[in-house]
Amino acid sequence: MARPLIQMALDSLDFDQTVALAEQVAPYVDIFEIGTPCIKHNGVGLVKELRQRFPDQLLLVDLKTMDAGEYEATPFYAAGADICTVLGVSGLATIGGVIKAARAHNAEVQVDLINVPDKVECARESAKLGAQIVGVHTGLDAQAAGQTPFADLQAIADLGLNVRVSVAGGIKQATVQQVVASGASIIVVGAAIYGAPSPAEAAREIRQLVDAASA
Ligand SMILES: O=C(CO)[C@H](O)[C@H](O)COP(=O)(O)O
Repeated sequence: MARPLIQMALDSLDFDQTVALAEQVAPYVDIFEIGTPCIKHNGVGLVKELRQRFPDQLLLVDLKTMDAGEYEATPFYAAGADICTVLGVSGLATIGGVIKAARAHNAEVQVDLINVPDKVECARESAKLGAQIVGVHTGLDAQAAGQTPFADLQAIADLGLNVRVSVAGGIKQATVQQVVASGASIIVVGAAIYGAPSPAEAAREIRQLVDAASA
């Protein structure tokens, strides 16, 4: 099995804390996600800073774009994003706009299936349009209401589409091997790392678990 990538969600609002957290966990993660509240608060300056400090990690900017896809995503790709996210609920015109911006910068697009009623159809259409990643995602508010991404992950992974499948939504040490077995190729972890007493230790454990599950 190909080694899944670990994506660390940087969900603080504070610029310096975000950079410091990234420094702590960098040895264990493949992708830094600048979370939606964080990018709204800090803007393209943070993309430039992380790009310059972490040439070895991929940089995902979680824009969750809903409209004006090409126009909104272009400055973030220009600042160094490898991947920007666009909402599946935005519709094909907006998704297509972000794909156009990504192509102009030799970069990639993730379509976030959060709150999409027909996730299978959206994943199929996104793959057809040229998105490289679809994200199965139970958001923080839905997690608080008791929801998980596991059943949706299995359904999307089982389609065998020509896209990478990312999973997010409260993934932690106890569930990381389950999502690898379900076919996730990108595993997003936020609170289980940044909320741990030692974020570096938590990230190291997750790296170890993912590597063991995919060996
Ligand atoms: O995109 C997000 C919220 O919309 C989070 O960054 C994502 O859910 C990962 O964080 P956690 O592991 O805490 O769920």
